[in-house]
Amino acid sequence: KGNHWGYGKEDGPSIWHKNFPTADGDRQSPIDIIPKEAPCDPNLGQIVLNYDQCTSLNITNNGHSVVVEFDDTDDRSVIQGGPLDNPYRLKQFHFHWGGKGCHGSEHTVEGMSYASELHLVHWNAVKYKSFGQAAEAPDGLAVLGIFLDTGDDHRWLHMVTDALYMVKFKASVTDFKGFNPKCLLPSSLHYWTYLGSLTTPPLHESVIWIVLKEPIIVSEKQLGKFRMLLFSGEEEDQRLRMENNFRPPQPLKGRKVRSSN
Ligand SMILES: COc1ccc(C[C@H]2SC(=S)NC2=O)c(OC)c1
Ligand SMILES: [Zn+2]
Repeated sequence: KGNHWGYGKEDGPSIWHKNFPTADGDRQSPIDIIPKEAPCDPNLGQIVLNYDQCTSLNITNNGHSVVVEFDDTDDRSVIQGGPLDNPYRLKQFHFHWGGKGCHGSEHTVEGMSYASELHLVHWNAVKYKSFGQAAEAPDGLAVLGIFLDTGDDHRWLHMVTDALYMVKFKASVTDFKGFNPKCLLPSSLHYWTYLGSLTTPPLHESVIWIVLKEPIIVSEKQLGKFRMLLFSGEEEDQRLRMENNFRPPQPLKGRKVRSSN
């Protein structure tokens, strides 16, 4: 039906523009980040993450990714500083990843992609009354992007991967309380920032992107657990493995990417 979309040949990123014309807009994401064309802006302060009072609620397979949702009814967990004029409330985080051994990040760095990319999605509750309203405003969302590279086991990611068997099928959800995503941050908060969009339909051009330069390291075994998820629901007869759920880089169209120090 009209708003159906996916990552396959028939319904993937190259087709999205048919039902979602914003796909051909002037501030689409992800992009290829070229560090030497992203000058350091001394006016860019550091980003500040206050996640210690965060309240994770559940983990769900929405048929496109696996999402951990947070209680965003107050300002208990926010991102602020850097390019942001207000604090933005943490709403959810999710991942994008590739197939066996191949790459899966959405942003690339000089054409190089990582194995996966974590998105921590925040919304501007100072200016907008709801997440939905913020998601349609040019300064409504702030997404913190973190690259995942492969190497040793990540000491805390198992908290997430151990829950994935519970949400194998599309539309499955299970409790996921007491998880603080600060354990998924790299040691450095140095970042690139630019104005972009949601990377899936409806592709709203409402995201202030903050992409961390330093990846976190996770093991191939941990990444493999994401690939046991399915795009399909329990009642469907085809079992489509959830992998390669990433949109490729989009045209920069004259946008400037800035770098923190
Ligand atoms: C308001 O409707 C939506 C729809 C989809 C997503 C998730 C997309 S956007 C992104 S960045 N990565 C993703 O996979 C939203 O997240 C903010 C919001
Ligand atoms: Zn995403």
